[in-house]
Amino acid sequence: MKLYEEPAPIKDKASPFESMMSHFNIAAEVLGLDEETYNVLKSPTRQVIVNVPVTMDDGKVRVFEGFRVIHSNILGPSKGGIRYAPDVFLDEVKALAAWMTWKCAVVDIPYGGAKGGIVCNPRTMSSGEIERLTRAYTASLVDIFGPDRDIPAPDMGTGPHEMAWVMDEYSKRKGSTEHAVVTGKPLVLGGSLGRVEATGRGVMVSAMAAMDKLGMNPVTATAAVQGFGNVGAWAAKLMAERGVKILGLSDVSGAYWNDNGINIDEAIAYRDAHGGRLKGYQNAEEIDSEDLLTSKVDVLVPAAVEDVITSRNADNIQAKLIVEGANGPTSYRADKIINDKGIMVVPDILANAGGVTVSYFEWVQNRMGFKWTLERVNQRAERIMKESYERVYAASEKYNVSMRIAAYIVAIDKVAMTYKYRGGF
Ligand SMILES: NC(=O)C1=CN([C@@H]2O[C@H](COP(=O)(O)OP(=O)(O)OC[C@H]3O[C@@H](n4cnc5c(N)ncnc54)[C@H](O)[C@@H]3O)[C@@H](O)[C@H]2O)C=CC1
Ligand SMILES: O=C(O)CCC(=O)C(=O)O
Repeated sequence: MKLYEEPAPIKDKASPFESMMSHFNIAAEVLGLDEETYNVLKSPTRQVIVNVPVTMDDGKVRVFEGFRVIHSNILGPSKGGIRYAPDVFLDEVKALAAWMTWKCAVVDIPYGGAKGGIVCNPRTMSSGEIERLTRAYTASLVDIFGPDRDIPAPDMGTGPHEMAWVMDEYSKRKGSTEHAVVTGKPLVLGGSLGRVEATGRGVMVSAMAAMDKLGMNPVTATAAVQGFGNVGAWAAKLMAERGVKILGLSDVSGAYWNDNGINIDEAIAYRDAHGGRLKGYQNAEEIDSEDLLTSKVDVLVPAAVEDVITSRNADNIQAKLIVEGANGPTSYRADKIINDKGIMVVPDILANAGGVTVSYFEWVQNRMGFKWTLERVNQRAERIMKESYERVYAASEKYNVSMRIAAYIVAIDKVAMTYKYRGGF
């Protein structure tokens, strides 16, 4: 009997968690972390696998596999997005959860790290099916989530609407309206101004800070951006507004190049009118997606998926600066090659932390029952991003390590110190 046609989850990818641990280990050694703290910090607190039945539009019931991994709650309630993707797998969610722990520590916000995922392809599902799936997943995790326990948010394949369903389902089951249980909500449901663009804005702020250190003038600089979803499109738009010429863009449908620069607002309008993809975009030449990463630009922004910069292409990268909008876009081996080439990398746990920073502001506003202006949100987020950049830069000078290892050092040091003070685990 034929069951359901969907690509099987890819289980044989290189382990993203091991890749995360390779960096963790270097930083732990620099810090001289003791064995007890090392073991506590590396081990995810909780890994939950759920199987949720959902009635599809054709009346059949299909079972979806979902995950929620809480890596750490030492700094506070765990925080992290929910990913909807056909190939999401537990080890990947484990790595993403750990990156959330380090990210929150790098930008000094009072959260631990978590991440969720559901093996599904939202592009092939109706809005009703996605709603029922989101509600079923939330219902199965109602005792894990909570404004003081574990607070989800958007990630790849999810956005404000899914977060609204999470908030509503959780609130119904608790019998009270719980805005602060999830962030990245629509504005009318207690979302924060500035959250949608926050991750891309943080990428732009990080890029500007790094360009300043490198003596690069944004007005004469060029860039290529991989991924044209929430993070990539906002990063491209805001960098272009600072004068950077975006020569290349890509999404899952292909890569697009224009020597004179791509008009980002026009590309966003095209994407939104064409099912969320750039396929068929006329005002640029279609190029090989792999070539985008090694193209002749000053700044490269990977803002799509993990492991796109690998030992296969790292040696050919021509950019002088890489700003990681995506989580984990650079493999461990590629990272070494890039460092040897003298390319500056603003690592994911710093560069894309603008999103969780404004999520924190959303949670604070929900708890205060008060709304901040966009100006206030942006000013505070920008200040946090700049200060965090300087903190990591100073650590990289102090320990003579890359920005990535410096970010891990800053993060691990903070979590380890908090663990020591709390004690009694
Ligand atoms: N949304 C957020 O606030 C945050 C997202 N991130 C990370 O940023 C990355 C992107 O997330 P979002 O923009 O939210 O997702 P999204 O779902 O809005 O967009 C993903 C984009 O990547 C493209 N894409 C997928 N596979 C690709 C491939 N192989 N090559 C080129 N493009 C490809 C898609 O077509 C789409 O344009 C992920 O790594 C996510 O974990 C990190 C921090 C916060
Ligand atoms: O906004 C948040 O709470 C988390 C966003 C996220 O999943 C990430 O930074 O990778």
